[in-house]
Amino acid sequence: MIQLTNVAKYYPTGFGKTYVLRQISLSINEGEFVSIMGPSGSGKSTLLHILGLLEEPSEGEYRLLNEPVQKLSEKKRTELHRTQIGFVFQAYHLIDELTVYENIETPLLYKGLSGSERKSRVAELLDRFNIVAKKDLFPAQLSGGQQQLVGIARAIAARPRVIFADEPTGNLHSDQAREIMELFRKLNQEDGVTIVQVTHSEGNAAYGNRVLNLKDGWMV
Ligand SMILES: Nc1ncnc2c1ncn2[C@@H]1O[C@H](COP(=O)(O)OP(=O)(O)OP(=O)(O)O)[C@@H](O)[C@H]1O
Repeated sequence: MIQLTNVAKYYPTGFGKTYVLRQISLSINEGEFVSIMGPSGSGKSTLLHILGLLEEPSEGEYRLLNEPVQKLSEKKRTELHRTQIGFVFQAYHLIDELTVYENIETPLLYKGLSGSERKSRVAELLDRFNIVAKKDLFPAQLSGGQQQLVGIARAIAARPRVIFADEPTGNLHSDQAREIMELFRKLNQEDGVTIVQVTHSEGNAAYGNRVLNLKDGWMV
């Protein structure tokens, strides 16, 4: 499903360049639940952003669902992003001015679903995540754990085949964190969604089937 070949990422600094990722080659099969671990600054988020089509590699090749990502038109890449990928951020990234209901509905609008389809899909997610009573509240009126549930509901609303999660429990208490990880396990095992998460927690990594370790931008 995911194949990186000799991927590097660098930023220009002064007269030279600073490498954040070097010679990353990896493949992830559909149905896996993979954790990316490593010290702070080792390049984990950068790698996840490349996988989630939020950043482009400086060198190397990325194939997602057999599509050569860098060679696709902007339109095709956006389409791939909207239909196949869900991204969960540590800091939730909900839209403050939209209610819980509207936040979850947003990707469905992009996907062009009809009003009635959107309504039933959002209702199903609110129900599944036990947040029906919160549907008309704004993100600022929710706890961190509830905001992350909304973030995940939004990420899976369009039924993506893969979810990328950047320290999804980083800001949560342990009970809330467990709830989120159990949810990921269910999505992976029952719905077959491929999951790639960045985590600092061995406990969170234990929910997955494989760990990729980064150090100073290298896979070790
Ligand atoms: N836009 C940028 N310009 C220059 N350097 C950058 C940029 N984005 C990231 N970096 C550098 O890339 C390195 C890796 O950052 P990244 O966020 O991927 O690390 P990380 O492993 O996710 O760290 P953490 O665990 O602290 O979140 C850092 O040294 C960071 O300063």
